[in-house]
Amino acid sequence: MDTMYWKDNTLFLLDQTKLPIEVTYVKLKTYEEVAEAIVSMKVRGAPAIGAAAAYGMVLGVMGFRNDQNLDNYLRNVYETLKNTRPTAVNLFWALDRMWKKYLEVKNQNFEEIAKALLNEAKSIFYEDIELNKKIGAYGLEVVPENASILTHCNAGALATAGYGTALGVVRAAFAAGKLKRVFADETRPLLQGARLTAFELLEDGIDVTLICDNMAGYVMSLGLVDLVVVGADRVTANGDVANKIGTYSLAILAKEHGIPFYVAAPYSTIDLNLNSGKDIPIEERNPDEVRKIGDRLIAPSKVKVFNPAFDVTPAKYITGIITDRGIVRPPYRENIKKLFGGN
Ligand SMILES: CSC[C@H]1O[C@H](OP(=O)(O)O)[C@H](O)[C@@H]1O
Repeated sequence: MDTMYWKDNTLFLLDQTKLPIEVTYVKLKTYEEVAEAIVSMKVRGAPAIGAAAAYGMVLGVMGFRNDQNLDNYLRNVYETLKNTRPTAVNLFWALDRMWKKYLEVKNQNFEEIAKALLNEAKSIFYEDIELNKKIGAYGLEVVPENASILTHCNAGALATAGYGTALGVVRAAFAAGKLKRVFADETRPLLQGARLTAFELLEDGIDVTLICDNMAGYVMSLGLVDLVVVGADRVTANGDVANKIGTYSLAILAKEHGIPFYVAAPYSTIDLNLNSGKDIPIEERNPDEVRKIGDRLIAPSKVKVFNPAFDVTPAKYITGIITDRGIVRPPYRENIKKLFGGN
């Protein structure tokens, strides 16, 4: 199923907060609705929120009224979408690409501007699928025969325009007959692993075993994991990686057990403007996401909560970064610059 699709000047978005119980699409016709969908995580995953925001810019243009200044109006649309979530750089990469396209065509007539932005949003969406397939192909190199792969959160088709990054490597390994099984961390508090990764892999007929996050170390100690592959929300110039909360702990555990730890990410997740992981803004979300599961309270309603949605894994714990341009290995600063310096 598609994470999203465009039809009749409407963005149809798979509502991921309803998965795996319900497969339903919401119809979005305004940029404000797209912004709300990103904040509430109806759509989530770095490349997916970038693509959704790109379509949000198109809906913004389509909502323009002649009594306004288009530049100012569209800048407000851009800022509204930009301010939805702070960590995944793909959001800003996609919005900047849409703004650049707007500057290129702004002197054309309104219909041509809208058409050019729609084409750019579609390019961002469909390019991401191709990037993920390249990631999968490169990732095959690090997957041993009969591999058991552990992953965290959801870096699959549901986090992207399709195919997935970490799950792109899983899909490529499955297609090549190299995959034995996947262990999927449930990924508290919003359970992207339990709700989304388990769902996605079962849909594809891939052997997936769900574990609680706190079981990963024990599973590794039993010798059941050959490698760990996770996604990313931002990779900085020195190879530090922001990803779903719990990734850092997983990287430490993998190091302790001598298990290769790979990050899978497209070029649109590489942020050369940030020197290291210390510079990455970490989103803190609603405390009730921790106090509750769904609508059910599982802690005292007045208990204090700290709810960072991401953490940063230092480059020294990362065996390699699997990208659409190849596998980046240490020394990261030098090798990331070599592959991505020209963007
Ligand atoms: C392919 S990037 C997926 C990335 O995004 C997830 O975060 P969220 O579900 O909060 O958007 C998680 O960090 C995944 O690894």
